[in-house]
Amino acid sequence: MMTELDQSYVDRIIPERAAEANKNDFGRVLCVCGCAGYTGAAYFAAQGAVRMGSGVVTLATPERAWPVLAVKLNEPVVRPMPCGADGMLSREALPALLSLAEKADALLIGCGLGRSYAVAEIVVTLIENAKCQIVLDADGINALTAHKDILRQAAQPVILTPHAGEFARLSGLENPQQGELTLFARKMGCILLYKGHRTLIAAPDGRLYRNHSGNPGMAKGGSGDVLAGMLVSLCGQGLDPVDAACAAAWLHGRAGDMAANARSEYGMTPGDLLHFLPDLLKRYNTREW
Ligand SMILES: NC(=O)C1=CN([C@@H]2O[C@H](COP(=O)(O)OP(=O)(O)OC[C@H]3O[C@@H](n4cnc5c(N)ncnc54)[C@H](O)[C@@H]3O)[C@@H](O)[C@H]2O)[C@@H](O)CC1
Ligand SMILES: Nc1ncnc2c1ncn2[C@@H]1O[C@H](COP(=O)(O)OP(=O)(O)O)[C@@H](O)[C@H]1O
Repeated sequence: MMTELDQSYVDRIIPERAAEANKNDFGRVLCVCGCAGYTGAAYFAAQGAVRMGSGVVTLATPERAWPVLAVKLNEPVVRPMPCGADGMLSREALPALLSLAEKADALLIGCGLGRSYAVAEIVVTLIENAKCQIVLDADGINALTAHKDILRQAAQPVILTPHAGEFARLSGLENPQQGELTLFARKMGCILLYKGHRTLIAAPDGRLYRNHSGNPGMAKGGSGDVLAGMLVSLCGQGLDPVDAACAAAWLHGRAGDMAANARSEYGMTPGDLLHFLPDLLKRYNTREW
């Protein structure tokens, strides 16, 4: 059965922030993202998590990307990781990544990681070992093309956020029908957030959701990275993963609609999603300050 996502659905999911709360109440998320060529993707993901309300965001990124990202990002903790001559994470990064993942409440892997054998080994090893909720995006998904059975070994259902190209690469399915998405989620024991004009979310138990916010102004490189950061943030704050996927998809699209109304579909940027998200989230203030 299909559930249509709207504002009232999401309003029921987003919790009040307790007045006496401290940063530990809002989750520590780890983003394993970026490489020498893709610093923007790591920036958007980490800032998406910050703007969605995480207590502490850590970005682990190859040391070649680190000088750029350490300057671009103020709120996240930015950790340099061993990298190869290709500017991507190398196998030597694994011990540090596993140790950081142990302390995380939720883990995002993939935005701008690039593609290599070492990256694939790192993605697989993190999925095998991490105990917390995992969100897999972009090159994190690409890394599983030859290893997708590993999804069944994760401690909890992994959330995958492919666009059509990434899903086709992973599953071999072009233009999948709704039933095929549900079947994939069930067979692989994962939560699928299939991005597009009307993003669909398929849960392993057969539930299916359709998002109605968002517009073609968001069809620009970087928009998906913001979504991945928002989603891992909600997971780290303790939301049920299917609820987190539904809420992130709708809020991300709605922030995009606010950006389009203010700045045009043509001229708006993924950075504008980060800019308008706080205005949208004002509705979850429970008090006047
Ligand atoms: N500023 C940055 O650093 C950015 C880095 N990015 C990173 O770049 C890497 C490559 O990602 P891309 O998505 O660009 O490229 P991909 O390597 O996923 O390839 C895109 C190809 O997939 C196919 N495709 C089919 N349907 C598609 C759809 N709905 N959307 C997009 N492509 C579709 C097309 O043939 C297209 O050529 C990822 O790691 C990503 O995170 C992007 O997020 C863009 C911004
Ligand atoms: N025409 C559209 N209508 C609604 N949402 C869109 C549209 N085009 C793109 N989006 C949204 O923008 C995001 C694009 O993500 P993605 O394809 O991963 O791009 P990237 O990885 O380059 O950031 C997705 O969340 C998608 O749902």
